[in-house]
Amino acid sequence: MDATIEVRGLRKQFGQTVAVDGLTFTVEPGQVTGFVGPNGAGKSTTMRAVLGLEAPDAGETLIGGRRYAELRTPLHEVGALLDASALHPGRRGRDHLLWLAHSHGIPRRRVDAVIEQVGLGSAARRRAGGYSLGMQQRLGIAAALLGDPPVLMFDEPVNGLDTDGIRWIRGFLRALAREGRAVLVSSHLMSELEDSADHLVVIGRGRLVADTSVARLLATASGDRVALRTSARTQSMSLLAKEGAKVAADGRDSLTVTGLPAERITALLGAAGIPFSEVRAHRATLEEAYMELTRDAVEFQAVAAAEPDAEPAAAPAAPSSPAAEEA
Ligand SMILES: Nc1ncnc2c1ncn2[C@@H]1O[C@H](COP(=O)(O)OP(=O)(O)OP(=O)(O)O)[C@@H](O)[C@H]1O
Repeated sequence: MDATIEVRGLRKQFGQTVAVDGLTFTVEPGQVTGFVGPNGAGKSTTMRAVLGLEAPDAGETLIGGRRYAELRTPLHEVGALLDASALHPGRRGRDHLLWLAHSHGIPRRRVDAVIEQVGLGSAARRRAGGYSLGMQQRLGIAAALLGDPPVLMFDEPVNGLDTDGIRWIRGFLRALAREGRAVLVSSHLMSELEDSADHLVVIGRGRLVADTSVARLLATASGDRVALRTSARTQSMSLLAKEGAKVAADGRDSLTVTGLPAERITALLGAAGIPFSEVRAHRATLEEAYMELTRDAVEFQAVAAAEPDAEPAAAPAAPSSPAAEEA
């Protein structure tokens, strides 16, 4: 089967709340796709719909071209971690996996293999009630991997984890994608996807805001800005402005130059005998790119207004026109 998730025109309403509003995107194999949006944007509802846990009001969701209900061996076709804390506290981690494996005809040795794979080790023989959040996440990921599925979905897997846990999950997601799997991972914080996502699907209020590769998003956000450090700020500004650049002063000795490549700036300053200590092409962070992307979007403004306590990444607003670029 194709390792893909397709969401096509998905709409889901709960009473007066439109949780997902005509959402369309595809998760491709061999990469980690970050599914980003503020709290309440509709990420979990979309994932639940993919797993057949929510019936769409319109549209459809497909795994490898088929609806979840049509999958003959679901655990072998899609693995998911939606809520890591949904565990029987009295049951040992390994028994939880054994029970799941048994009910799907998966051999016992596979249970021990996934326990090793997620680094749960001896903790797997302890009762889940005593598990830390990180251990719960690892057990949930082990369960998702039991059937060795080509498609994986993780809902906020790093939420509440410490730095080591976050680092481990990032590396783990990348490794799963390298094996050719389609990996969809949601987060309400863009920074959590730094270093792990290859592609991003950004949503706000149940609608698509952007569908873009991380590389393209960063290149766009970085623009052709160059950071320049010089003790001769005024001289540099007038020289570069004369050459057609836009120059903005950031600090006592630092300028941001737009419209001229770094090499040309170096050559011009050198020729004019103007001293400088640094000329560096600006590279935007994912967080900056996200802020820029979501600056004007109505979807984000609406969520921010509705949630005054929303975290910083959720508060800003998104592009004036949803930017669904490239596949
Ligand atoms: N079963 C339900 N009944 C009523 N409203 C619901 C239900 N499930 C979700 N919603 C509402 O739908 C909207 C989208 O929720 P959803 O959980 O999908 O968002 P999310 O992006 O996953 O947010 P979070 O990051 O907080 O998990 C929210 O307004 C939520 O309150």
